[in-house]
Parts: sequence; C-alpha cells; structure tokens
Amino acid sequence: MEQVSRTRVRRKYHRSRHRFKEIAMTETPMKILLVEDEEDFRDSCARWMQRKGYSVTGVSNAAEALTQLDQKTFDVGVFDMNMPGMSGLELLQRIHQDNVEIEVIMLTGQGTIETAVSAMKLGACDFLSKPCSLGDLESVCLMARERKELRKENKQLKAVISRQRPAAQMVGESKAMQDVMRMVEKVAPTDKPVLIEGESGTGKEVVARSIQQASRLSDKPFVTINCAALPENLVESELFGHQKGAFTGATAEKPGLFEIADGGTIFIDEIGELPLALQPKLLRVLEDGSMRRVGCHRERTVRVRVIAATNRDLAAEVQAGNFREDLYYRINVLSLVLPPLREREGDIDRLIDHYLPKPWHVEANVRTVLNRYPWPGNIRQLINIVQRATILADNHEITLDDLPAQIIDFTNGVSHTLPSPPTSLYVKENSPETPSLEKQVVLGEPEFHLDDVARVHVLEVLKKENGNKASAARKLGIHRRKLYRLLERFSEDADKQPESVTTSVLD
Ligand SMILES: Nc1ncnc2c1ncn2[C@@H]1O[C@H](COP(=O)(O)OP(=O)(O)OP(=O)(O)O)[C@@H](O)[C@H]1O
Repeated sequence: MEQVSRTRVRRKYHRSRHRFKEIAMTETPMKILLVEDEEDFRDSCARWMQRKGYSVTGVSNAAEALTQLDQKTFDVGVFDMNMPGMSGLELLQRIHQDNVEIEVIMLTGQGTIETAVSAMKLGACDFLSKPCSLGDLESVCLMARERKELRKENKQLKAVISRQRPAAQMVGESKAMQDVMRMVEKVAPTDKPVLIEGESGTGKEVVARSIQQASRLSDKPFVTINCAALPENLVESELFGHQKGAFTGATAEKPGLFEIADGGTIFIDEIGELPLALQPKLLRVLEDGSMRRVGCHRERTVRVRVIAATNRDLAAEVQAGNFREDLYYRINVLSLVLPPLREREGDIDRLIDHYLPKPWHVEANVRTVLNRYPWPGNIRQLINIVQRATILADNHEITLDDLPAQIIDFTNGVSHTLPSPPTSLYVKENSPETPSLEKQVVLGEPEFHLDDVARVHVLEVLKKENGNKASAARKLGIHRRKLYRLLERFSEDADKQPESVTTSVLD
C-alpha cells in the first residue's frame, strides 16, 4: 500500500511539478494547517514548507486545530491520523460537519488501505503514508490547493448562473402574445437553435428564458451574452474562453460561456453584432459542438442549446454581407418574431398593472394616453415610464402630470382628431425659434414612421443629458454602442432628407 501510494504521488508530482511551481509563485502563499503530535516531524516539516514560501501553522492536537480553524482560513490541512485525544479522522469528520472550507490530507502511520479509504470517504482529498518525503508532501498540498481553487471557482460560476436565472414572467393576453406563447411551448422541447427577432425591449430575453424553463434543460445552466455590450475583441474570449497568456491581460486561463453552459443553454443577444471574423467559430460549435479556447490548440466538445436574438433584420444583414448565410440558416431553424408593444392590444394595461407596485393607481386618462403612445422602446420603455411616475406622483395616484412631456405631447396632437397613432412624424430643422425637439414632431403626414418617433425620443433624451451619450444611453435603457449606432443611422437618414429636415443635435 505504502509503495502504491508513493509511486502515485511521485507520478502526479512529476507530471505537474512545473505547473504547481508556477501557481505557487504567482498566487497568494498557500496556507497550511499542520496537525501533528510528533514534534520533530512537525517542526522540520513547518520549517521546510516556510522556506518554500508557504504559510504554515503547526499544532500538536485536534483541539488546537479546531481553535485555529475558528480564527483563520486555511487552504490545506495536513492531519496526522493517530493523535492522542481526538484522532485525525474524527477531526476530519468534525470539520466536515461544520462545513469548513479546507482540503485535507491525512498522514497515516500504518498505511493500510482501510484507514485511507475511510479518510477519503470522509472527504479527505489525499493521504500519505509516514514516513514520507517533504517533496511528496509539498506536491500533494499543491494538488489539494488547486482542488480548493477549482471548487471555489465552480461555486462562483454556479452563483453567477443562478443569479442570471430569475423567474421569467411573460405578461400578455393579446392575440399576438398568445401566438408567441404557443410558439414557445412548441419550440421549447426540441434541442434545436431558436432565433428570436423583435424590436428592442419587446422581451426577447424574457422569451428566451421561458423557452429554457419549458425545456428539458430547465435545471441546467442558462448563460447569456450580449454581443453589443462587449468590445469586439472580448466577445471571442467571453464565448470560447482563453488560455493563460493568449493576449495581454490574460493572466490566467478562463473557460468561455460555451463551456460554462455545457449541458444547458446559451442565450446570445444581439447576434447581429457578432463580428464577421467570429462567425465561423460559432458555426462550428453549432454544427458539431467543437470549439477551442483563444490561444489554445486543444479542441473541446460541448453540448449547448443556442437561443439567439436580434433586433436587426438578419436576412438583410446577410444580403449586405454583414452576416454569414450559413450561420443564418443554422441559427434560424426555429424562429419567433415578437410583436412590438403597440401591436399587442390590451397588453399595455396589463403590463401597467403588473409593474405598478401596490397600492398605486393610474387615472383613467393616463391609461388612455399610454395606450395611444406607440412605444418605440416597447416594454422596457413602459416600465421606465411607470417607475418614473411612481417617483414623481403623490398619494399613490399617477396623473397626466407624472408622465414625460413627449408622451403627453404625442397624444395631445392626436387626442381629438385621431383615434389611433398619427400617420407621420418627422423632425424639423432645429432653429432658435423652434421649440423643444419633442414639440417639433409634426403630425398628420400620409405615413407613420416609427424610426422618426425613436429619433425624436433619443435626441430629446440626449439633449436633456447635455449631449452626454453615456448618461443618455443609461436613461434610454440601451447600451452606449447601440446609441452610437442609432445616432449614426439618424445622421445617415438626415443626409438623405431635404435640407429643411435635419437635426442639429447630431452635429
Ligand atoms: N411579456 C412580458 N411581460 C412582462 N415583462 C416583460 C415582458 N417582456 C419583456 N418584459 C420586460 O421588459 C424589459 C425588456 O425585456 P427584454 O430585455 O427581454 O427585451 P429585449 O427584447 O431582449 O431587449 P433588447 O433587444 O434591448 O435586448 C425587461 O425588464 C423584461 O422583464
């Protein structure tokens, strides 16, 4: 037994010696609790480990060990099996009961299989038969410490994953939403990729979560990534992970979201923003589950269900050469199109009631106004307006005064002449005489363009934030990059407009 144990330790030691040395040098010094009643062995062992740069606390019995464990945290405990009073095994049992986070190595005098097996059953991560070389002891301590780090990382990842999984409640009884809910039920049980299309704020992520929760992978990880929220160069390492040293700043290896989601679901939001150069890599993982971390040659295989979302017209992006056609067909096996809020009859009131805290009330005329507004920012915008109103209003009653000017003005223009949203809106040139942007919305033209409503709203918010794009993006509930893109688009549109229809805020 002794021989087997030593050979095993040596083999592991030589295999990973180099790696452990690296860890030992780069991380905080390993903290070891050495519980050993033989004073000579304890002292020489502690001195040797300290010389190696580890922090060692040596005690002679289990009671002292428990006192130390009460006061400090340790990475690794080295417990002698046979000690007067409480044995090493009993000490191990005790710390197991108390949920102390420490990896334990048992030192056995006799080296019998039985004692080693009982120690492992009680949660020890390794054992060594005495007498043992200090080199072997160091090696098993380093392995134990690595195990502790991995456990910690695993816990953290699980915490991240569960935090990302709040209950997804889909409110909506309109015909349009009932159709969506039926589709969710249909697509959920398959493992096929799903593409969710819809304007910003229509609930694409909520629908993705509902699909995951109704699928057989509901108890497996659900991880999300928003391609628009990350700089291009980070998207790859977030999705696929990286090796240590793969790029400047990659100080440690890191698993990607595909590995974290292995066995579960990944939700790729704003997939239309995925850099073209990365698209073949996503295609591969969709085709056969194979992928490589950035900077690593080793191929890994994962099984992950992909749900993607976009608020762009992906088919048009394919036409424009911004999105690969083969990837488009791969992710578009099952697709769902979310209707904008203005097309969900009856849902605005339901959503107001859902997001309005008790005991708040909304005056009837406020509901009328909110039902007429076209909601370019969809449900997200409606939630913001409701929350804003509850901050401004008194006596738990929301009145017209508590709504933003752009919403009131919009409805004022239509209330007595048009029963539904106006047929056209556009922005006039901004001159010293012209009133605020929201007042420049001109109604009654032959066509209704939602883009123009969005432009007025976005520019108004930007103006209110004194041109500060970061805070305007926060106010709008969109990412800064999205705001830049919108401004770019508005600017292009403005170039195409007759000269009198430009927006000076863009300049
Ligand atoms: N059917 C719904 N019922 C209740 N709340 C909803 C519903 N759909 C969306 N929401 C809420 O609206 C907000 C926006 O939803 P979500 O983030 O899913 O939209 P999105 O389409 O993914 O937006 P983006 O394209 O900007 O990422 C969230 O707060 C979400 O909880």
